[in-house]
Amino acid sequence: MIYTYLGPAGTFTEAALLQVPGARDAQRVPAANVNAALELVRTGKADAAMVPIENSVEGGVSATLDAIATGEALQIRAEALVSITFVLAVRQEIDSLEQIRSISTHGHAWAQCRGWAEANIPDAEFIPASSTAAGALALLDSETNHDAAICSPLVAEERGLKILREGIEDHEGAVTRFVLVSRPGAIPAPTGVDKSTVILPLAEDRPGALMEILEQFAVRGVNLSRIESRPTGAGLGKYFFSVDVDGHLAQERVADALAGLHRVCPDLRFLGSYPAAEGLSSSVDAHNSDSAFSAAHAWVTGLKEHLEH
Ligand SMILES: O=C(O)C(=O)Cc1ccccc1
Repeated sequence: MIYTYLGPAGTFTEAALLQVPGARDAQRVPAANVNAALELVRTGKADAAMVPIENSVEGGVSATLDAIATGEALQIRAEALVSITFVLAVRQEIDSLEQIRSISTHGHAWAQCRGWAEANIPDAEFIPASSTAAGALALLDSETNHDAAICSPLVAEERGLKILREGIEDHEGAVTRFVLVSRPGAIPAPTGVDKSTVILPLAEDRPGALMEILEQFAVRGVNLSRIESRPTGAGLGKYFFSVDVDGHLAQERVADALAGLHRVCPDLRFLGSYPAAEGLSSSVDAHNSDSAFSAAHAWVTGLKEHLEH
């Protein structure tokens, strides 16, 4: 198995990948960005890619949401959660916040530390990096001219970087969610605590179109844990929805909701069912249980036996 991930080594994405059983001893290929990682999978150079998809402070990771919603089909096989805390790493010669003129990190890390930066280094210029680890490792390079980087405590420690401040995130307890993506293949069997992801392009721009989608879930008691609208790129007002539902394709209420969605949104894309990283509320009303769906289907089939031919 060859894994790829948003690199270089030391990113939060690598920490997520290391949670996958067997990944620690497998070949791990760092990619420069999310698209590059997914391209390695699409072209068969890697079997699976770990990429960030959502965080509890900033919301969806647009680059990932868009890249898996379009182009050659991909499948989500697993998810992983990583608790995020940030440190401020600096060049050796920097001893105080006042000396920092420029600071580099990944856009999502910057968004999660913006309040701290505005209060403590208001005049420092932000230089976007392809990942937190890339911004941090550049501090070791004499050609680089930023003074500081925001990164994980782990990469700073492992690479012997000078740490000026710890815990500089604006929201304590932030969590980022990552997904492991492969080429389409077998769908992991249900574990009892699963999620499914589906991409829903709105077929037409008309009143009630979103309601029609949502009611497919609501009437079958299927809970949504994330819903995001993203522009298709085809013009203002053209959107698709990226949705995570609690449940697995193998559950009747989820399969039935997907069938309903296919009628109102024929171009939908099913991105997979996979084990949830942490427990979901599993209470399901009796009328939405698998047995209620089976009994209902059996009843209609029985009625149809009396149809005149
Ligand atoms: O840059 C990284 O280390 C990443 O893995 C992306 C990221 C950045 C900020 C918060 C969570 C994930």
